Amino acid sequence: MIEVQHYTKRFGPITAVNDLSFTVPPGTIFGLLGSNGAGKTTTIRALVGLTRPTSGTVRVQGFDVWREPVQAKAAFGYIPDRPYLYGKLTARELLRFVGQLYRVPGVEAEIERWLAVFRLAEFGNELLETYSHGMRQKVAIISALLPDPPVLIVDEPMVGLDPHAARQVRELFRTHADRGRTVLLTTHSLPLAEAVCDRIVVLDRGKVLGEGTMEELRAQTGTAAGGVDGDSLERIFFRLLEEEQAEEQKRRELQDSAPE
Ligand SMILES: Nc1ncnc2c1ncn2[C@@H]1O[C@H](COP(=O)(O)OP(=O)(O)OP(=O)(O)O)[C@@H](O)[C@H]1O
Repeated sequence: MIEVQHYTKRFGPITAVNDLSFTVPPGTIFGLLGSNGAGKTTTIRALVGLTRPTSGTVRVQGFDVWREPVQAKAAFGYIPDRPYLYGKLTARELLRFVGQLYRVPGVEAEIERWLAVFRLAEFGNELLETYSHGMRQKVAIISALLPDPPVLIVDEPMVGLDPHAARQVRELFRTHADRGRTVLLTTHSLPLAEAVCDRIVVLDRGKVLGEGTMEELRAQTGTAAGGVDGDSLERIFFRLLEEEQAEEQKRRELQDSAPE
């Protein structure tokens, strides 16, 4: 379970996220979408305790990430978009280290199972600094999943993965959620979000433009009728952005016409 309530983050004059609220119940895959600079990574960084909210609260499994960081951090796995891995360790050494930190039962067998899933078993004793970007991404994914966390938080999961691994990761997220766990991901891939997410929030410049299931977003944007892109998430996404731009234009005109 993830609960974000009135989360706002400012960097000096820039409001990166403005009054964001959403809840992700267990069993759900939740997608955080938005253009560049929309505030997705800032939200993820708050969820994993890397940045302090200017105001509002962020809870994971009921624990406030800033007030109860140890309990909150024990409850989630995090896959960053650019994972940092200790280059002087082998994949097996790193995964053993993670397994011991989280006291994973039967850790050796679990590590071998995961390495086999991602076709990394034969490279498991090589130093991570020799791994390709995609191989490192796979090790980061295994590190997050090894403790079988109740909550999985993922920033741009598919970058650098080959098509086979990308499909596997999609299926892993689905399985994880279907086992009653919570998955939150950000992505620029609208087809991916449409294929895997149960609920979606669309952000733009720190503001929420829309939130809900695909059905709810279709209803909100009136995009259920056919057309070239049909009722795809791409169509919904651009409709939300167009509506926001029209609103902003109206606000500017009102401001300009207001008496001094
Ligand atoms: N440490 C920081 N200092 C100042 N401004 C920041 C900082 N981190 C983020 N921002 C600003 O906050 C806004 C949101 O950035 P964020 O990285 O959350 O966007 P994003 O949705 O993840 O974008 P992208 O899709 O490009 O990764 C941007 O205007 C960015 O410049």
